[in-house]
Amino acid sequence: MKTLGEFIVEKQHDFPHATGELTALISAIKLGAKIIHRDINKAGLVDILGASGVENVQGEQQMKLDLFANEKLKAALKARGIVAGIASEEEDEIVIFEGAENGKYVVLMDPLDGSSNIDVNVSVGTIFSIYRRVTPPGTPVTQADFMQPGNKQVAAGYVVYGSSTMLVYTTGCGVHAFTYDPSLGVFCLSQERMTFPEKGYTYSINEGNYIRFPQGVKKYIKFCQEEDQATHRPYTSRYIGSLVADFHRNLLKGGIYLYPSTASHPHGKLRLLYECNPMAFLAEQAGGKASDGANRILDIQPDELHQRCPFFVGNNEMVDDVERFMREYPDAAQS
Ligand SMILES: O=P(O)(O)OC[C@H]1O[C@](O)(COP(=O)(O)O)[C@@H](O)[C@@H]1O
Ligand SMILES: [Mg+2]
Ligand SMILES: [Mg+2]
Repeated sequence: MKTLGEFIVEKQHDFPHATGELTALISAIKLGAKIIHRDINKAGLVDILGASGVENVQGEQQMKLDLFANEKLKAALKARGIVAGIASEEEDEIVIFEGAENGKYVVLMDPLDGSSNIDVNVSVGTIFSIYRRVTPPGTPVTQADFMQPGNKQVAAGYVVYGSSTMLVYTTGCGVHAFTYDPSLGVFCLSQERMTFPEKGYTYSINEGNYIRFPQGVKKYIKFCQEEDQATHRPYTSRYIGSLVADFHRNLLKGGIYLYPSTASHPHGKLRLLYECNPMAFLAEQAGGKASDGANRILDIQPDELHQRCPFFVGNNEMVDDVERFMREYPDAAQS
């Protein structure tokens, strides 16, 4: 079995920057993932379940594991000295790493994705997105280093803590998956150059929000549910409630994940910078597509650190279908 470290060195041409830097970046994520994996597997025994009693900047209840994962990943990334600062779902503002002003990279992360599943032992994840800073090394990073469009990412990936713990990443040269072997303490290559299957027949959406979906999304859901053997419809509905887990299944088996605007989230629930952009980078590298219903996610110029956007990601053809329905059935102008 080839370890993650061996793979990165072997593929050193894959990273437009120094291989040692990518190795250090991904190794920091790997270290954080190992710690989170260890404690998730003892969740019933160590005090990391339940709500922390604190809300994040978006008014969402922070789970203890959200905060635990955030601290562990922050420490791992800071220790290497090549990350000058981070942005996180669990941090109101950017975090400048004192003493790492010479770091060339910034990392944006959702330390624990799928928070509603933490206490019920269902798969959760970690999502990360890596950029080269735009301000000169030797100075503290600024907000500008983080407000880059997704098409400027140099690497992105996720860890899914499921029946096994897997790290999946891209540097723009394909999507590669590594499975954690706790007995050896290493991540070993399990799939190289992953791609979506040619066709997808699964749709992932919280249909409980149906009543307030945009008209085009309602029409697409009905399209998925129609009987048509030639196109393998009705499709299968699968929704885990963890973006990372739903995305990972769709990447392996084909499908689309949808989080449109809803009554409680008029701009969508997912955050552009540390959920949509990294997953969109992976999706495109795996031959898929990611859109806000009309625009390519990776081309959206961010204007707020925690901004949300509608998110449709998966097989090209399925995202094309949603975009077609959104064009054909535009919502009545908001009164
Ligand atoms: O419970 P809902 O509204 O369907 O939302 C589920 C979605 O929200 C998320 O949990 C948002 O991520 P966080 O858990 O990191 O806030 C996604 O992982 C998941 O797909
Ligand atoms: Mg999330
Ligand atoms: Mg989260």
